[in-house]
Amino acid sequence: VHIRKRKRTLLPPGPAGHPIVGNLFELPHNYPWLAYADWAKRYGDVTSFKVFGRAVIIVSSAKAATELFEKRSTNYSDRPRMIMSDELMEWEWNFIHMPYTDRWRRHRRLFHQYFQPRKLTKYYSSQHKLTINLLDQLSRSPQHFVPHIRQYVSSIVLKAAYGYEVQAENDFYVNLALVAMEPVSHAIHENFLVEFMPLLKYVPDWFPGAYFKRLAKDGAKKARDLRDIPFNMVKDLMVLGSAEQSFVCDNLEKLRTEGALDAKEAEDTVRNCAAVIYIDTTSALILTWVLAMVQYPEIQKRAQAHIDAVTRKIRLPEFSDRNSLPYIEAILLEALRWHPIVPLAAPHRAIEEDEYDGYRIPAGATVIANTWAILHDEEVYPEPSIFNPERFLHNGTINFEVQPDPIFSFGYGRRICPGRHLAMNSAWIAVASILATYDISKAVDDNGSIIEPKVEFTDGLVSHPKPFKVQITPRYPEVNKIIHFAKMDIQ
Ligand code: HEM
Repeated sequence: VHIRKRKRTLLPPGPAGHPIVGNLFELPHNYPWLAYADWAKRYGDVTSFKVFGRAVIIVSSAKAATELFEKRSTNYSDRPRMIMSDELMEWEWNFIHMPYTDRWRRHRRLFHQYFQPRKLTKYYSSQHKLTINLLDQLSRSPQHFVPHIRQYVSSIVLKAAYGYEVQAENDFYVNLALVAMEPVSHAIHENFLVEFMPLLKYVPDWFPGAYFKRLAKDGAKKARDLRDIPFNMVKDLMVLGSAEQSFVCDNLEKLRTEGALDAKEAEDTVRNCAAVIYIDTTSALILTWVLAMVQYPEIQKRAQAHIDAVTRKIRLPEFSDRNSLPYIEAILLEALRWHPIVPLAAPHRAIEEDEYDGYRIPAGATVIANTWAILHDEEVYPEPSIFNPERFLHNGTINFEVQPDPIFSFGYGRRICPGRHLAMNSAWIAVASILATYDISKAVDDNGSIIEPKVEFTDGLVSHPKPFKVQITPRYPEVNKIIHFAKMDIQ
């Protein structure tokens, strides 16, 4: 009883710290999910550290994540207030960052109305059209597969959010999102000292060491541009009567006809949600899949055989084929697990003090799930570093009884990614169509030697494969004809 009582007053175990600064010097600056996974091996699946008295809890097992984020979701759906991203970079308009309030609920509800599974069929035709464009670009300049895939994903979300059709590579609106995401991703991922010593935010910009303030100022401007410029474009087009149907246009139209108690607030909610749709994580998933295909050619061949059995090599795959292709589903699930592209999920916050496994989780503690560690737990997913879609297939159908759904790649509890269905649809049609038409293989250099692509990923909130080279070649002579006819069909 005595030991239990003592344990209950203790934080979960973690590295020993120092007086006042706590674990400031132990904090990992690179690939923190790997360092935290090591801590989990040493201290247990729920670990903690403290910096200047603030507790951070790291959750590294599916069991603890389910218990805290899902079963006790009322207590763990809040977000910590982050000085860099929310205050100095002014990202508080983005509901990913919002605390667990009615304002967050209003945003999430509006978003959900448009992006829940049964509403997604309305995006099928533009996803299909943009996939054909992607295949066409891959035939012209396969070496530029990274910008082509990025453009594909951005085009889908820009069309859905603003009705905007991306014109060419290096599109102004696509770049708005790319440049805005860079500093905020850096801000959330880095352990900036100002997060633990909030008074530092009052340091003037020119002060030595106040680099974070200059970074924040620049980030705030980019975030405002991302939020306002495309939204104002749609409003201008609506005045001219030439706006295309989209999330923004539909909702502003609805506001105009139905009104709202607080029209300004309602319009801001539409504007804010639209800018969130913009976020480009799906391209990281598709690129992770490309890297897996080049590493595992036999899996690629098997996937192609499954597709050919359905399309008979005379047409491209369609969304209606999806249920007949569990192998492709398993490949995408395995890509989500093999390298979760948000390896440390966005931080949650404990609203009230709680207890887990006899340890204390203080009110206000930041609680971060180490998704990478959870999806690489070898007890749950044997040989976790091997890309093996078969782990989710039993008797030819998807089955999570032996190895669970890697859904944690999309986050936890009430804050789980509400864009996941759109993301999976966009990834599915692209992946199935590329498999139907192209072989992805190792590139060769000028001397004819094979270039071995390395399985390496970037550090950051969103982690994608480091630049790698591949060869993308048509699988059979009629491929160009199939793409050509598909293009004619949609014109
Ligand atoms: C493969 C692609 C994607 C992955 C892996 C992904 C992953 C995530 C993760 C890990 C979170 C944090 C969840 C948490 O706090 O526990 C999140 C939140 C979110 N995602 Fe995604 N996401 C993807 C695509 C998208 C897309 C395409 C959209 C928009 C259309 C989107 C919109 C959001 C929003 C709005 C949130 C904030 C939810 C909230 O705080 O309530 N995501 N996502």
